[in-house]
Amino acid sequence: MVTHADAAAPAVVVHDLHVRRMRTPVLHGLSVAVPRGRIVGLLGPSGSGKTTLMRSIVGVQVVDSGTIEVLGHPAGSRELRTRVAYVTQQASVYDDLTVRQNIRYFARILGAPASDVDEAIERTELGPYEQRLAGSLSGGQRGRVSLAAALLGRPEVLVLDEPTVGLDPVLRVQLWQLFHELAAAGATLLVSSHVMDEAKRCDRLLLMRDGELLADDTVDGVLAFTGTDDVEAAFLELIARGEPDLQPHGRHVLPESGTEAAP
Ligand SMILES: Nc1ncnc2c1ncn2[C@@H]1O[C@H](COP(=O)(O)OP(=O)(O)OP(=O)(O)O)[C@@H](O)[C@H]1O
Repeated sequence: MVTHADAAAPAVVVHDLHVRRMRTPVLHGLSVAVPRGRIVGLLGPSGSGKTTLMRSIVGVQVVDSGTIEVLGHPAGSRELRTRVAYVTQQASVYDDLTVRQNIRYFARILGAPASDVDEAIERTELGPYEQRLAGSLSGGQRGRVSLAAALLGRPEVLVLDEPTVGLDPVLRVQLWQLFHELAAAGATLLVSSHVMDEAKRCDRLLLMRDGELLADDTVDGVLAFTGTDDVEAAFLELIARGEPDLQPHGRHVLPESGTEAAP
């Protein structure tokens, strides 16, 4: 049995999670394990529950039942404050501060070293805008300021909700390169998108629909299982097959070695 101290233990383990939003059930007994040091793509149509799952993992969502452990601690615990970063779809920046002032402010709150500020600005390609007021930036640029703030203190788990929305193709590729660098350095990234095309950039995929997982596998595994050659077709195939053809709990799951899916 793996222990929490084991580097091979999953970064996130969600077990039988039930969440309602405004009394409507959104997640219905969802279980999943997110392996460490990987980029896991959370894909599904709008309203499928991706943000709700991410909010649960970072500990800001009221849940009805189930357990969520992150780096061996209950989601939202004090121990995780600087170890887990969350970037929401709405950029969390101060419009009346410059880009650099925003990042410096968040660095002070986190107790991150000043060198992290330069590095975060550089890694998110914000150098040309660092003296601009955040309020004067485009949506995509503001989103990158949020991402830069999330990199401060080198969190072990990054939960990124649609981080590439509104970015041109060049920046999108650069951001994915950054995600891969972070993962290569040991960080775990859970990245949501409803652009199926981004799936191929992920080490693993979680395909969600109506609050349930349709698949939890590598990209190649999902394609092989469905006999398709792109993730959008695979997604449609999984829906078409319906629950009886899928593996236990109506989903296709291929655990990675050392990253057993939660029971
Ligand atoms: N603040 C809220 N209050 C009530 N219901 C909500 C709230 N936010 C989301 N929901 C509902 O919860 C369900 C799941 O929404 P969620 O935002 O988790 O989906 P999503 O997959 O992230 O969608 P998107 O890709 O559009 O961001 C939807 O039915 C949505 O209407």
